[in-house]
Amino acid sequence: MGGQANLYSFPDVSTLARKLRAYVISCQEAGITRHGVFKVGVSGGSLPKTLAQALLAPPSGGNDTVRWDKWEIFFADERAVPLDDPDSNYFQLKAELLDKIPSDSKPTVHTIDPQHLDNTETLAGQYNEVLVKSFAKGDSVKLPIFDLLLLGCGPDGHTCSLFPGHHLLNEAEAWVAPIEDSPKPPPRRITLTLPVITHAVRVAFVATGRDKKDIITKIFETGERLQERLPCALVNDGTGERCSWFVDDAAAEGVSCAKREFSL
Ligand SMILES: O=C(O)[C@H](O)[C@@H](O)[C@H](O)[C@H](O)COP(=O)(O)O
Repeated sequence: MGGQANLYSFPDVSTLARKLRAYVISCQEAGITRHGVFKVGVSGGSLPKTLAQALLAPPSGGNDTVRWDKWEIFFADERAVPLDDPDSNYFQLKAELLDKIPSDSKPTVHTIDPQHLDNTETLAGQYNEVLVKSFAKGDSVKLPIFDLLLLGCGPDGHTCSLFPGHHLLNEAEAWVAPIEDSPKPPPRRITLTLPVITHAVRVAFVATGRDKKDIITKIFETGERLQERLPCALVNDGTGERCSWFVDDAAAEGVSCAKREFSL
């Protein structure tokens, strides 16, 4: 894989949000040029809030418009709960971001099918079908190609619902997999698999705050990262320079060498 993941560190979350906006818009433009739409996958946790801060800000002119009507939003992972449950990643994204987008320019949002909540395998199979319909369009494709995946990083190095050392990290066939024993509650979820994540055109991690410092240090500075099969480190290695980390200085405090200047 070419190059190393980019680590961009900013003094505060509002600066991070401005730069993240510029990055997402450049991915949006590339996606629209490529196939007329922007196909993006998002995770849960604190990400929807930071994304809202980035994307709901008024455009600063020039090429700074979020073209929501061209967006197709998928969930990089989702919890097996009803869509109106505060634990649902869709619910969080809706409350933070989707409900605040002007109604004349709404994105298309692909949720899980809440009819299958009692069976995570069926739930994952249904979401797999959603991806096949959108990404394969009658052709057989080995893997979907997201224009951008926006992901979080857990304090143990998990991303999406892929956890360190978990057998799901070996999944090589399915695009979407069920998990019943997520160490982060709630335990029942579905998640994109590692090959799908590393096949995306771009992957961006967003991680802020002091409680991310130790794991980010481990991912970028020490050899322990791969022995422990840290999902975030596996994504870095599988994507190289297609992967960018947007972190604040508090989270990047322990990293001395890998940081880059953000420019677009
Ligand atoms: O549904 C989930 O739980 C997430 O998708 C998960 O992978 C999250 O992104 C990380 O745990 C980071 O969460 P924070 O940003 O809240 O630390």
